[in-house]
Amino acid sequence: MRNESHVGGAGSCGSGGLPSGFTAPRPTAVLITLAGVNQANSPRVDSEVGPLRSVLLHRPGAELKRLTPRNNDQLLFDSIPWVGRAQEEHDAFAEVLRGHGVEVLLLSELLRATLEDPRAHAAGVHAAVDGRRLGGDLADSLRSHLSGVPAGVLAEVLMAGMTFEELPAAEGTSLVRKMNHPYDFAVDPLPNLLFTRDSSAWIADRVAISSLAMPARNRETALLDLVYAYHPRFLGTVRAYGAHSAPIEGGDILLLAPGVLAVGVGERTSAAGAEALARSAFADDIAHTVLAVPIAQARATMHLDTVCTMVGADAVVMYPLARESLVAYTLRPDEADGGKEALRVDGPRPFLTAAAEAMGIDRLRVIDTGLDPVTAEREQWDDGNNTLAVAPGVVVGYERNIETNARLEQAGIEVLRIAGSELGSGRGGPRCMSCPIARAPLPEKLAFPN
Ligand SMILES: NC(=O)NCCC[C@H](N)C(=O)O
Repeated sequence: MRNESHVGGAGSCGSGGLPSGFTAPRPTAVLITLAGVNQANSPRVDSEVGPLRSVLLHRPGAELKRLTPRNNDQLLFDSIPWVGRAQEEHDAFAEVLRGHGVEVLLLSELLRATLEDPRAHAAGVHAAVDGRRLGGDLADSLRSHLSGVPAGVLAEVLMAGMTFEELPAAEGTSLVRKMNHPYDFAVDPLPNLLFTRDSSAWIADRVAISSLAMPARNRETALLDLVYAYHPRFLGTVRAYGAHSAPIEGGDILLLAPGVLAVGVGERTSAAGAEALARSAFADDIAHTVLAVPIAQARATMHLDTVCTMVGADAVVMYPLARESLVAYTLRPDEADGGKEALRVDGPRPFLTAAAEAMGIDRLRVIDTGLDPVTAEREQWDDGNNTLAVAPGVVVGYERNIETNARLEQAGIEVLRIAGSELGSGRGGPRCMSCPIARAPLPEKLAFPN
């Protein structure tokens, strides 16, 4: 059970459907004060669209230069990005956010600062060296080498990996060294760090470190673990999801309203992951309802946020084909059980119905992108549905999705367009590339801007 108590009353979405005794989380009146940190930016996220205050991004770096036509599929990129241009596109993305009053935290900078702490440095070395791949001798010698490098160098190794050729020269012979090609990876690079959405997610005042499904992304969580454990900015951060290991990825988690989560179940997040997240969120009193939403197990729909994102407090943009077909299982704590250990599972029902009921609103509006099927499919692939809200009714989207953006604007949504020709080669849009850390509460009136 959760130890901390929240200040505040019921959530702004009304109390329809709330199990008795549940107090929907509201931003606490008492905020932790840290040197240099604006109180309004204290970590807390209760919705998808509350005014964005602080966000974690990762400016793509040397890890993208590791991609080749031989390894890009395995490393989950659809082509080989032009790294300099990807950085320019990313800088422009960060500038758009800053221009809207958002504090942008860069993962590489947080990681470097984190590794200045000797405990984090030691844990970082441990995370970099895979004894099963390198064998005892090589692993020992790499460990001892990395233990002596400065924080910035270790951070680079953790992000960009290391080839056998780049390993420090060593005495004696190593079969492993001899039998690997010099350009093989002794430490795998993490090009998907770019998609900070997936590796961790804030739910209320807790952070859930994901359990990433794909081997190419597995080690990302170790980096986030270090930052949240040792960076002074995050001292005292409490975890959601704890030590669970069933796959769950942030791109599958939508905070539909305070206390209401939708969790996509498909290629990445498993049913076991959704169930474990629900149990843990109920026990921590950070959610009262979790909607488990089956999505097609395909690359185009790897996460729920590839087909649906929120653009207003009661509005989503959704891939037209998903509109009629998405369903949801509704998970709630089983009150009959007298505690929060047992779950009640209802459904499946149409997603839009189940979501509106859980949110306590009459209906969840879908922006009708009304596209012809071919355009819809093309723009969904190019992350047209993957928007990042900086405030209700104001979203960041890729400029290339001309028709989806036009429809959003016709519906009264402001679209802040960014270029993504290179960033998109990893198959992710503005929401995938951002992990909100602080959002202001939703305005009391859930006005749809139209
Ligand atoms: N939430 C998202 O949809 N994230 C995009 C992740 C793309 C990355 N290349 C991946 O396959 O995991």
